[in-house]
Amino acid sequence: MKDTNELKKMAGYRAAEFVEDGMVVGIGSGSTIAYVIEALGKRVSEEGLNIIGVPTSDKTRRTAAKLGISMHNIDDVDHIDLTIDGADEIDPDFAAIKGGGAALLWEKIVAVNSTRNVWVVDEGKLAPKLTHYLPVEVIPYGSDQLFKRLDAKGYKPSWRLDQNGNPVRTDSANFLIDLHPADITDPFTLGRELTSMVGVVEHGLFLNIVDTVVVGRQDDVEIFDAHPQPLI
Ligand SMILES: O=C(CO)[C@H](O)[C@H](O)COP(=O)(O)O
Repeated sequence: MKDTNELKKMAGYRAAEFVEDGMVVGIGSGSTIAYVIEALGKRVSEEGLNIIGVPTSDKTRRTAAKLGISMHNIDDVDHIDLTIDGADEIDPDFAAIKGGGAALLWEKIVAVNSTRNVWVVDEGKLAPKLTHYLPVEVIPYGSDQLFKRLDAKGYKPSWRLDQNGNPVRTDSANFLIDLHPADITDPFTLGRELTSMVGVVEHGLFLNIVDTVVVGRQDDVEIFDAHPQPLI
């Protein structure tokens, strides 16, 4: 029986095959994407693959650059052909929760500016309903008040803290509040509500974004086209 990391690696290496010479590639964040970066680094050094990478976090920028991938800022490219990213949970309608790795804002900006989006997950991330905690990136100023408003709405917020008990700072120097709503019955309505709250920068609901999902399963890697068919 393969463990989760093996499933992530299988799927990550398969997803890296979507990348073609000359592409501008958005590169996601997280432990699954670490395998995609590893695979792309090998392709750069062994095949002479020539790509421009656009990072979704400072960590990704550093890791990919170390492996010889040419990394550019998002505003220094005129388009992004393909973005490969991970996800925390994906439902049968291809709605996802992202941001467990604190990179949701840059991830969403890169995703909406990409011609095609591919997500890579192990099969444990597929769920009949979205139940994962929902990260929300917020401006530090007034964030205690925002926290109270989220609490009053019944979303059971908690601060994302580092090992020392201090608030995690995102790459844009914001804070993260993780919501634990009892039920996400309508992710579109919830997403609109969160976006409309002053102080919220972005939320981790990624809706109508993905084109292709690459799933590492025990027996194989399965690839889903997000448009015509349900995921599970
Ligand atoms: O959204 C993300 C980071 O903000 C990641 O894609 C998500 O958390 C999945 O991470 P991992 O591959 O480590 O399970």
